[in-house]
Amino acid sequence: MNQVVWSIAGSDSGGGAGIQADIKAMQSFSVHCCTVITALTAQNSLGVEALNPISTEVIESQLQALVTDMPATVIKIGMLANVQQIQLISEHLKHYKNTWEVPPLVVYDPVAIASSGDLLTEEDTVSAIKECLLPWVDVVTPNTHETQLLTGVYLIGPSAVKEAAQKLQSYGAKSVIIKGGHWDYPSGYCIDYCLQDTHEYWLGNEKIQTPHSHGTGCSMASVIAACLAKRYPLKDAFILAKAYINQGLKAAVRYGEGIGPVAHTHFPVNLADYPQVIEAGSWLGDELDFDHPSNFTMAAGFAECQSKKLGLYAVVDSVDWLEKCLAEGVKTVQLRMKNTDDATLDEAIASAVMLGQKYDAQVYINDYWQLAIKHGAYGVHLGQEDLQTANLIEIKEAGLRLGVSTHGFYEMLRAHNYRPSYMAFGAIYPTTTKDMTGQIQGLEKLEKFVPLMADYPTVAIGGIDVSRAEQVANTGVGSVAVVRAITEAEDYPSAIAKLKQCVEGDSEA
Ligand SMILES: Cc1ncc(COP(=O)(O)OP(=O)(O)O)c(N)n1
Ligand SMILES: Cc1nc(C(=O)O)sc1CCOP(=O)(O)O
Ligand SMILES: [Mg+2]
Repeated sequence: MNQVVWSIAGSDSGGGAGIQADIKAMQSFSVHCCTVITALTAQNSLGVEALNPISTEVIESQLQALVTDMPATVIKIGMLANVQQIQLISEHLKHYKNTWEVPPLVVYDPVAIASSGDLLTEEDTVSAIKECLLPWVDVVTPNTHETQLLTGVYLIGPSAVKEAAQKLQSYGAKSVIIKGGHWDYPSGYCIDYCLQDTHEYWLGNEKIQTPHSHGTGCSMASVIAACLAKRYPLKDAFILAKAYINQGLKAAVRYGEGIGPVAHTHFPVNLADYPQVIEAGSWLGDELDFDHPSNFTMAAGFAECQSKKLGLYAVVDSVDWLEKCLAEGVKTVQLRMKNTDDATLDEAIASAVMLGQKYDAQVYINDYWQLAIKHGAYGVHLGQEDLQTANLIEIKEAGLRLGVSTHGFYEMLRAHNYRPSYMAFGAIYPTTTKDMTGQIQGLEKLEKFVPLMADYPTVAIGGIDVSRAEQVANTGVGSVAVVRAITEAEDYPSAIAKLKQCVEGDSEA
């Protein structure tokens, strides 16, 4: 089903912000944008000359036309020009949320001040936004001025940003993204903050030096709305929105005498446009006063894999299966044993390492990095949570390769901070081997991950079998990791031969 997003916003006669920006940004992400126009502004690149609110009757009629025929997956709200409009939209959101079979998600970009400095809404709207609208909002995306206007918190540093976000949550917004485009802290950087339920994170990149930034707020919220409509998690939507804006700022040009609009381009494909996921221990993390855990062991730049393409990658739960795969010529294998006692693990990992040497293959150990170091394994494979607890300095100093699991754009960029030996993307398809609910990526996203991480050996995992291996390999991914496609095959040597053929082009199959 094609996704529909409604944009409830004002028209910018200059074509750079408002409804005009929203349509273009959503189009770049292949999402259809329906519009409900709240105001006709007369503006150009020099400023806002007039603000003409649309009557609530006309707004209502636009909503009515859409509701019967093109219901929204996500509703993106921008300029609401007066208290009556805020009340009307709030009533409708309440109704949609309570009555639609699939309630829409609501993204609200509180348009209060244009980049020209003009006030775009009547002053008595602030309390109506807080009392009536925010309780129906899933994601609110204020800039620093709007945050200060809505919360009264003056954003003098990271702790004030957090305090303001909590205040916005206390008014009812589920998630808060505070955009730091107008906040020169640290100097020369653009740092954004997200409070998602109780989980918080920061994204940052060097500020792109251009005066032509008109429409960045509307466009960013529209990309978030488009990505949520495609059922991307908010973290990934936020990453993609920042990358899209960075790309657009680099390509922005002027059309009048004043500030030009951010350019509307396409899905961001250049890693240089993507923000950094800010981690404790990084320079930006220190600038933002992140706490270091007492046993902090962050490391980056791990030993290289023997080749850029790891080929067929067997992930198995016993030494017996490991040897069977090696004997059939699989060169990349992982011992993934769960719920096993220490003595058995120690013995199994020692045997797995010896088998790797015997068959001249690369054996990775899942989870148990200390035993992998002890027995001199070729590498370890860690999940995102393990990055916080494993001693990465010890792994790096022992010369072991590090493979890292990622599930989406956010985790991919987080893993990139560590410069691992390879990057795994999952779960590509649903799988019964492990609960991957809400983390299925599909081929469309895999096709985006692979070129972005082109400097790494790449691995696809999750639900891949002989019938799917070829289309997965066609994305350019260098390796396909499988569990059941081998261990549950009726004839595993034949399954291995076919998988190797798809992934490595091995002509023996
Ligand atoms: C090649 C490869 N990719 C991903 C995983 C998953 O690892 P992780 O996230 O650590 O989860 P568990 O495997 O420990 O359940 C993997 N093992 N191998
Ligand atoms: C172990 C594992 N990790 C995944 C991830 O996405 O990180 S998916 C997965 C299970 C892969 O098993 P199968 O090939 O049987 O579907
Ligand atoms: Mg693991």
